[in-house]
This record gives sequence, structure tokens and C-alpha cells, in this order.
Amino acid sequence: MKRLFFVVANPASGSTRLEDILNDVIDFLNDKKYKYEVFLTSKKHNAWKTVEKNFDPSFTDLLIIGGDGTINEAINGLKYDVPVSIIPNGTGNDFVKNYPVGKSIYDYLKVLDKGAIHTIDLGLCNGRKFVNGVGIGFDGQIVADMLRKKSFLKGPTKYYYYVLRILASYKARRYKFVQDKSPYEKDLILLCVANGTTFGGSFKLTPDAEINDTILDVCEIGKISGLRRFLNIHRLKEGTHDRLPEVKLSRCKHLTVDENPHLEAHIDGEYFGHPPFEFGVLPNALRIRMLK
Ligand SMILES: Nc1ncnc2c1ncn2[C@@H]1O[C@H](COP(=O)(O)OP(=O)(O)OP(=O)(O)O)[C@@H](O)[C@H]1O
Repeated sequence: MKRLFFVVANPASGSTRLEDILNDVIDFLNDKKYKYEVFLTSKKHNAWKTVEKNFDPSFTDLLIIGGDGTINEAINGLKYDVPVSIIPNGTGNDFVKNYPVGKSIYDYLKVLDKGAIHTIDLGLCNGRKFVNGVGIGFDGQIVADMLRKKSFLKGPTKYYYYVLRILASYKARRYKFVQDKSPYEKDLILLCVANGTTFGGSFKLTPDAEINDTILDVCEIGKISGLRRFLNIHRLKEGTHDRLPEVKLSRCKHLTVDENPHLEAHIDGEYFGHPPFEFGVLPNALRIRMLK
């Protein structure tokens, strides 16, 4: 079958110029005599509608160029079972840390051309699919602050600035949640429900997560003093934070969080408001092309 690529690309994400990537992609697709249509997202949250409206059964492949937010929107708009290739061009690029995608444009082109197709799970939160995860509390607050406060900083520097701003001062809040029928009421700094391992570019909140294990991984961080947060932040990078008594890692198929307007949340790095949330898992819900 002749391949026809639907290319959705976010000109506002990441640090590499989209134009450079697109030139390489288009040259490659032309060389291979593959057909394609390129859709640039024109404003915030536009990838969802772009894919939903324009993707029809004649397309054989979806190629996403952008960060986790673009991937999230595109797969939520996708109504057809086609293999998805991703060229990471975001700030954190957390989702692609879960599978072999390579490091250079040559690898990414190899992936979209002949990459092995693997089936992965998706998470579901209040009806919206996610590839990587939902963070409630501390990391949701960072995304909310980045959205609301003006800053001249960009990329990872901006993210780390907002982490450091509230690292010591962010107060634990009351969470009421039910995890696979067990009810809990706890004071937490954050609750993260994940399909993937890594958040904020390098924090391995759920280090044992696998994107094809049909289960969600959960990280809870409880009350912890400001000083201990600074002393132990390296553990989040190593994924060894479960050695701390304030941290609990677990797994579940279903989780609900009660309403709480004081908790902010993100979904795949995009602002997602406040609980109530209901989480589930969609096993084997998406086909992704990988390096091997
Ligand atoms: N043309 C556009 N102008 C402004 N914002 C856009 C445009 N197209 C998409 N967006 C928005 O850009 C935001 C960031 O996208 P994305 O998550 O892909 O990149 P990132 O934040 O740099 O990467 P990551 O999430 O991996 O750190 C999303 O909220 C998306 O809706």
C-alpha cells in the first residue's frame, strides 16, 4: 500500500527550529516517494482539532513533530488505528524517554520509515487520553504558574526557575482518593498518575512505569520539610526517591481524586485544572513506531 503521511507539527514547541526539521522530513518523504500533507498548529490547543478534522482513512501514518503537549492533543484527536511516529521537538520530551526513538534526525527518519510497530497503553483522565501522565499538586502548580506569570526565561531554564521558586515553600494539601477500591485521605505534596516514567524533562517520578504493562503507576510524596526537599531532589532524577519514608510508589487500574480547588494539575505537561479526576487505563490503545 502506498503510504500517505499526516504530518502535524507545532511551530511553538521546543528549541530546534521546526523549519529545519520539516525540510529534512519533506526531503526524505519526497526521496522515498511517500505522499504527505503537513498541518502546522496555528494556536494553543490546535493539534487536537487539526487531527480530528482533517485525518481521514486515506492516511496510513500519523507523524507528530513537537513536545508532549502536541502528542497529547494529536492522539486525542485521532480516531483511526494507524501507526504513530514522533519526532520529539519539545522542551521536556518526556514521553519519548519510554521507548527507543534515537537521538538524531537520521534516527527519527529511520523510525517513521521502517520503525518497528509496538502497541502501547494510554491513560485516561476525565475522558481525556494521556501518553505520559497527570501530575496533581506540586508539579501541577508549576505548570499553572508558568501559564499565569510572565517571564523572559525560556525552555528548561524557565521550568527549573519555577521549580526552585516553590520547592521549599509549597505546602502539603489534603487529598481524598480511592485507588482500586481502597479509600485514602492524606496530606501530600504531589500525586502523580503515570503511564510513563519521567516528568519535567528529567524527574523519574514513576521509575518502574512501562508504557505497555496495562497498568498505571502512582507516585505519592507526603509532607517533607523544605530542607529535605533540597537535599533529596537528586533522588527524583535517579528514581531512588522511594527510599524516603515520605514517598510511596504503587500501581493501579482505577483511581479517583475528590474535588479540591486548591490542587492544580497538568496532563502530559499541559495545564489541566483541578480535581475531581477519574483515572483509568486503555490497554493496547495506540500503535507507535520505534527504533527497534
Ligand atoms: N502556533 C502556536 N502558537 C502558540 N502555541 C501553540 C501553537 N501550536 C501549539 N501551541 C501550544 O504549544 C504548547 C506547547 O507544546 P508542546 O508541549 O508540544 O511543547 P513543549 O511544552 O515545548 O514540550 P514538552 O511538553 O515536551 O516540554 C501546547 O500548549 C500547544 O497547544
